[in-house]
This record gives sequence, structure tokens and C-alpha cells, in this order.
Amino acid sequence: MKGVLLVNLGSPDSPTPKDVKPYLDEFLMDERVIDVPKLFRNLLVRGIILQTRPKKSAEAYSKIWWDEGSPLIVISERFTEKVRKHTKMPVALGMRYGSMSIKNALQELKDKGVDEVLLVPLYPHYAMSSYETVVVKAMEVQQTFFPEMHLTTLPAFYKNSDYIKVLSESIAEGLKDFEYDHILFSYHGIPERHIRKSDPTKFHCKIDGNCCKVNSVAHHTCYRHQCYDTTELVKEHLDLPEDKVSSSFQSRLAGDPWLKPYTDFEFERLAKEGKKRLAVITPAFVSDCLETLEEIAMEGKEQFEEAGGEHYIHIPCLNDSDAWVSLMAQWVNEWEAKKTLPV
Ligand SMILES: C=CC1=C(C)c2cc3[nH]c(cc4nc(cc5[nH]c(cc1n2)c(C)c5CCC(=O)O)C(CCC(=O)O)=C4C)c(C)c3C=C
Ligand SMILES: [Fe+2]
Ligand SMILES: [Fe+2]
Repeated sequence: MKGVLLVNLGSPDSPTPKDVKPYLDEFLMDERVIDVPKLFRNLLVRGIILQTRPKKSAEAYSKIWWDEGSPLIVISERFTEKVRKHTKMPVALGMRYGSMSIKNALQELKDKGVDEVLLVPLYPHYAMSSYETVVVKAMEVQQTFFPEMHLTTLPAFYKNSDYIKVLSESIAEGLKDFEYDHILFSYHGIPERHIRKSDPTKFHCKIDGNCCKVNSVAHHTCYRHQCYDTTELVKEHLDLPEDKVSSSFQSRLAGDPWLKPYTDFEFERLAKEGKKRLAVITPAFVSDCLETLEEIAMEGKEQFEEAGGEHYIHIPCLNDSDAWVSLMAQWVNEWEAKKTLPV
């Protein structure tokens, strides 16, 4: 019997340093997130980052925490519940990090008689630190604990025409009552090094955009390329003016260079250039979370206004909107019926 496993990033159990610390430990000790030799990762994460970050992160989580729990978890649960109503197959939800494990989710499917699973990483774009780590973890868990199960993975859907339509329509809805000077597509950042590492040709990706017009197998795993593709396709779909749209990358951790331009610098640049009315969208995330609700909707607004901007909106992620739920249900049901996957 077939079933579906949805996987998102995960959150701490509560917005306290006590619960944030083990969550960040699991997250940052992932070799696909902090991709340095284990000894050095141990020193960097446990010896330096985890000495101060849990307190700072817990404060940030406290600002966005809901009565029901972490927004990312609650939204993912609502989404899962709604997808269930649109399919005959069992649908389980797991998180890459934290207590809602992939193992428990696969066990839930197994208990319902599932032996053929469609794995859906809830990320539109491929990155070693998001999509890839979910796939690798799910495969490891399957091989260790559920050898009789078979996994198929939904490809990154950043340029799928139905997805672009759903995303564009949600952006259009967000822009309905807002006359904008500029729209910023802010994607989660990654270190530039990850782009080079994920390039199977080892020479294609130049991290300046010059490579992106030359067709290459590297685009299947180039996060930067895929983010810019999403922006271009939405821009085309909504016929947005070229000079009023740009992309940037947020949430960098100190250290190596991360993908540029940096979102916080863009807030300042745009405000200083006289863009008074800014709309920000965050399409690297399918559900609102710490990075959108705190860093963009709260901090970003403050940064933009401090630099001279006057009106600022963050357009919510797709979350559990009917159109997004229907599209996911369409994809999983097509896979069930014909074994086809969206491209
Ligand atoms: C779009 C997907 C994501 C990628 C790619 C990604 C890479 C990445 N992230 C960190 C470090 C942190 N990210 C944090 C939060 C966080 N990251 C994503 C998604 C991607 N991360 C989400 C959805 C969230 C929010 C989780 C939530 O509970 O709401 C955090 C924790 C919070 C904080 O302390 O700021 C860290 C740390 C790295 C290092 C990285 C790539 C190398
Ligand atoms: Fe992150
Ligand atoms: Fe490129």
C-alpha cells in the first residue's frame, strides 16, 4: 500500500534555552549544515555557537510562539491534516530535527500497512542543508528500521508551473491593498561554499549569475540558480515591472561568505534609494517560521524603517492555504495513480 511522508525542518519543544540548545545541537551538528570535519564542527558548534546562541534564539522564538506551539510545527500539522482530507492514502508528518522524528512518522505509516512511500521534503529548492539532508536522513532511517519499505522522493518544485501559479496568486493577494515601490524576494541564505560543493561538474557554478543562462546539470542542485528561477517565473506570471523586483538571501551565520546580496543590507539600500513602500516575500519557506515571522516581519520592518522606509509588509508563506493543499494533494494523488511526479 502507498503512503505519503511530509518532512519539514522542525522546531524546539519550547522557546526556552533548555529546549532550544538540544535542538540547535542536532541541527548544527548535521554534517550537511555545518560541513566541516567532525572535530572542528564539535569545537565550533559545542565550544562556541551553543555557548551563547540558545539564549538569543530562545528570545527570538518567544516573540513568535503561539499558544498551540511553534508556528512551523502547527502550520505543518494543519497542512498535513488538510492534505489527508484530499487523498485515500495515509499521510504522516515528520521533522528533520527535534522530537517529531522521521522514524516515528515512518512507523505510523508502517502501522497502517504502507510499504511504498512518497517522501516530500517541504522545501521548494534543493540545498544540501535542507532538501538533501532530509532525503539522506529518511533513506538512512528506512534502511535501518524499515528495510521492507520503498521510498520515492518528490523533486524540488521551485519551477513547477502549478506551484508558480499558486505562489504567484498568493503574492497577488498579498499585494492587493498595497501600492509598492519594490518587492523583495528574500530566500534563506547558505554559505557560498555549499554551492560549489553541490556542483557535480565542479566548475559550472560561478556564484555571480553568469553561469545560470548556460544549460547545465549543475542547476538540479544549485540553490542559488533555483531561487533566481522562482523569482523570474513569478515575475513573468504576474507581469511585475523588472526594476521593482529583486532577490536576496537572509539568516546568515557568522563565518564564511554566504550568498549575496544579504537581505538586511538590501533593506537599507532600498530605503536609502528612496523606496518608501516595500513588500517582502519569502519563497524558500512553505510555512511561516522563526525566519519569516521574527527576522523578516519584525526585525526587517524595523531595519527598513530605521533606514528611512515608510511602509512595509511581509506576505505570508503558502502555509495551509486551500490552493497549496490542493496542489500537494494533486501531486501525491498523481503519484499514487500513475507513478508520475511533478517537474
Ligand atoms: C530554506 C531552507 C533552509 C536552508 C537552506 C537552511 C540553511 C541553514 N540554516 C542554518 C542555521 C539556522 N537556521 C535556523 C532556522 C531555520 N532554518 C530554516 C530553513 C533553512 N535553513 C527554517 C525553516 C528555520 C526556522 C525554524 C523554526 O523553528 O521556525 C536556525 C535556528 C534559529 C536561529 O538560531 O536563528 C539556525 C541556527 C544554517 C547554518 C544553514 C546552512 C548552512
Ligand atoms: Fe536555517
Ligand atoms: Fe548559475
